[in-house]
Amino acid sequence: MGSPVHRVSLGDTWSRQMHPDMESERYMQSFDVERLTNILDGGAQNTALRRKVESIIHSYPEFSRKDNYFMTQNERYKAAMRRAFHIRLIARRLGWLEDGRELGYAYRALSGDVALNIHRVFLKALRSLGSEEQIAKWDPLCKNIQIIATYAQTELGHGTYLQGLETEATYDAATQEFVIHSPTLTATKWWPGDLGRSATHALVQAQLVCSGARRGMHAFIVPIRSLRDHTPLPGIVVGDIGPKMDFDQTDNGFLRLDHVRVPRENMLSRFAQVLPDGTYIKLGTAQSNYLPMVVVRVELLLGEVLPILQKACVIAMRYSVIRRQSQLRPSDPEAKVLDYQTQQQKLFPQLAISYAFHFLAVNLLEFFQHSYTAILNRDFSLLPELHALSTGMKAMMSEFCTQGAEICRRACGGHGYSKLSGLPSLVTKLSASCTYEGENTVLYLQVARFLVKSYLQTQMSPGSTPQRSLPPSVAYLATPDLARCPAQRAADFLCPELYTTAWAHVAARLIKDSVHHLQTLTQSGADQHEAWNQTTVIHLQAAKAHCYYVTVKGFTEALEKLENESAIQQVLKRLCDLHAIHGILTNSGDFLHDAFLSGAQVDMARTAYLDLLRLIRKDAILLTDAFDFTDECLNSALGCYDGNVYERLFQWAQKSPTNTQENPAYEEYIRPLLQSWRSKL
Ligand SMILES: CCCCCCC/C=C/C(=O)SCCNC(=O)CCNC(=O)[C@H](O)C(C)(C)COP(=O)(O)OP(=O)(O)OC[C@H]1O[C@@H](n2cnc3c(N)ncnc32)[C@H](O)[C@@H]1OP(=O)(O)O
Ligand SMILES: Cc1cc2nc3c(=O)[nH]c(=O)nc-3n(C[C@H](O)[C@H](O)[C@H](O)COP(=O)(O)OP(=O)(O)OC[C@H]3O[C@@H](n4cnc5c(N)ncnc54)[C@H](O)[C@@H]3O)c2cc1C
Repeated sequence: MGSPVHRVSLGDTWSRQMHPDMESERYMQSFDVERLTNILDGGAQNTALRRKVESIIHSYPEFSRKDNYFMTQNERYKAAMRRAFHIRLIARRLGWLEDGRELGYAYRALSGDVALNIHRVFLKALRSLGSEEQIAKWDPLCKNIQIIATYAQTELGHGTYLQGLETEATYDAATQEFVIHSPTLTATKWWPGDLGRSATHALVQAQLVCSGARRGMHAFIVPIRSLRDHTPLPGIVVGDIGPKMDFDQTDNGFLRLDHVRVPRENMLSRFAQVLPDGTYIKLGTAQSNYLPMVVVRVELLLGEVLPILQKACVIAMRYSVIRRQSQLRPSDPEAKVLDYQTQQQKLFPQLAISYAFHFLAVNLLEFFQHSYTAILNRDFSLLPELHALSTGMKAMMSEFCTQGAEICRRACGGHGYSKLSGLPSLVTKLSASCTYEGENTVLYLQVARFLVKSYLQTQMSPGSTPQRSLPPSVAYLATPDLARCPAQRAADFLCPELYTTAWAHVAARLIKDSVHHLQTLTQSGADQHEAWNQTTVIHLQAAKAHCYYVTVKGFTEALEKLENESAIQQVLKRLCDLHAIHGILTNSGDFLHDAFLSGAQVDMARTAYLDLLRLIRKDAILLTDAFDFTDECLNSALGCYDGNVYERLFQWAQKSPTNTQENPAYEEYIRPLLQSWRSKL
């Protein structure tokens, strides 16, 4: 079988030869891999366009990431800026639009290793919070990189609690300006990307003070560095926050503002305005200025978070069919480690999640696109559900992807600990996503708040208040529930309706339980806030179960739409089954708690699960191939398409500066140490 040329890359001579252990994995194909790639891409045309963009990107040495693992923070920043610079040159030359597919594919190919990512967040914030005139003014400046902008919200003292932000923007009617000021050390903006060394402008989220009243968080565009020589402007203290766990390519920064004046027009005014005389006009809700976070949370799932887990799966799966260790039977040759059931148990749930989350994120994006225009036009009716879904999915996906990538890393044994495997940096990047754009516990609690309200709505007696129908994602709270799971044998657990109902049951029970705990505490005299805090662990559990239910449901619905693709439908259904059952087994206590499942039924579920591992095994490599990451994009010595793991690992290690530079410790330490013993030898 010929190997698709676009996948064999990196220009190594031995890369033209497929490792036989890899070749055998692709020999028998139970489904059309190319077709599955097309489905993931949203059509064959998109696949073709993506590959064209990738081949352009990979043809320029400026975009190469092959030395990344040997670079210092400074070098990574510079290399990321070089990529950001060249990507814009190419986009201009080839007519790629800022919001077009081509640029999206180019960023995918570069795996986020590019500067000015927060400049793009700024653009999204501008489009969400700016008036049409403000967008018309700042959008082109941004798109043409006449300015470099950042999104400066988080402070040294506050990130989560936005009402607690201390930066002030006080309106001065005499000059029609806002005075932007950091009154305390803890008001210093801290973390914004592209701020430390690059940005010329910042979207500063600050407490608006006008006509003597505090009006909550509003967004202001503040020039911070000279457009002439890039020096900080008067009243600005700005710099880099120092070494981090990863993200060396990004200059996360700090910013202090000392009574910096900006014109009245620099307050983004889609949802609130300050008139020249200082009159405040509210056009939205108290949370309207939080909209950029909703936008970014939704968009980063498909763009940043999920591809990282998918890459980790590709790398670990490919390595696991090359790595041979021990024998399954004494007379056998050494076995591929992927043939061990325990290895499958590590990797296949991560593969299943990679697909489950793909369909979930696509659904969420569609819902977002459907609601966003209405929200911009100040129709907020869909916002509560969108907020709950986007916070829930962001928290769940970043959490599971981080855990999953770490499992993939460890599944590669010692070589998974080498940066050259690509896995450590995938893990550390994902780890950041559990914190940025909202810390995950805090986001789950936002979901819980929505669930409590939705549950209470189902409890209203008919006629007491006009009954509103529940938003679709929580409609299950109002549907009749089975008290017992009807499964009688293992195969029954392969029925999407059975496991979706099981997840709905558990989520609904936990939500009901969390509300009852809350009510019990308030009825026994605790005030509402105390009662909330004393039940948040229970709410968190309920929110997580709800999110799991949403994934399972989304995956089963995606499968239904594949009725004309029977082979693909069959192979994906196994992953869907595995995802649902894996969740049941790892949370079996929740299913056993009210005897919805019996112990015997959990055993049946486990039998079905173990059977699925065996069935998925033969398609495992093909299912990871379908993600269609190029070798350049994976940047992994373990995960290349050809399977030549050992040659590549050996060759890459030779490039380490530690092997090419003089030993810096020899003269000063090693030689004296050795020589001090010489007389005694
Ligand atoms: C290549 C790699 C790229 C990497 C890019 C990384 C870029 C990173 C950028 C950043 O990190 S920017 C900073 C992001 N910061 C955050 O996400 C902060 C998180 N905090 C919040 O979102 C909020 O403060 C909070 C946690 C939601 C709490 O806010 P608040 O205390 O004001 O609200 P509550 O009292 O909890 O809720 C009141 C009410 O408002 C509703 N609500 C809250 N947020 C929103 C929202 N965004 N949209 C709509 N509605 C919202 C909430 O549900 C409550 O509703 P009710 O229950 O009262 O109906
Ligand atoms: C890589 C990276 C990039 C970033 N980029 C940007 C950027 O470009 N712009 C920007 O403005 N910010 C940025 N941030 C900041 C980021 O958005 C915040 O760090 C994040 O929102 C979390 O806020 P925090 O740091 O205040 O955490 P905290 O809220 O202090 O969290 C600490 C702990 O307290 C808990 N906690 C907090 N509040 C509650 C509560 N109400 N109930 C229960 N538990 C609670 C949390 O669960 C957590 O365990 C970035 C951060 C990182 C790591």
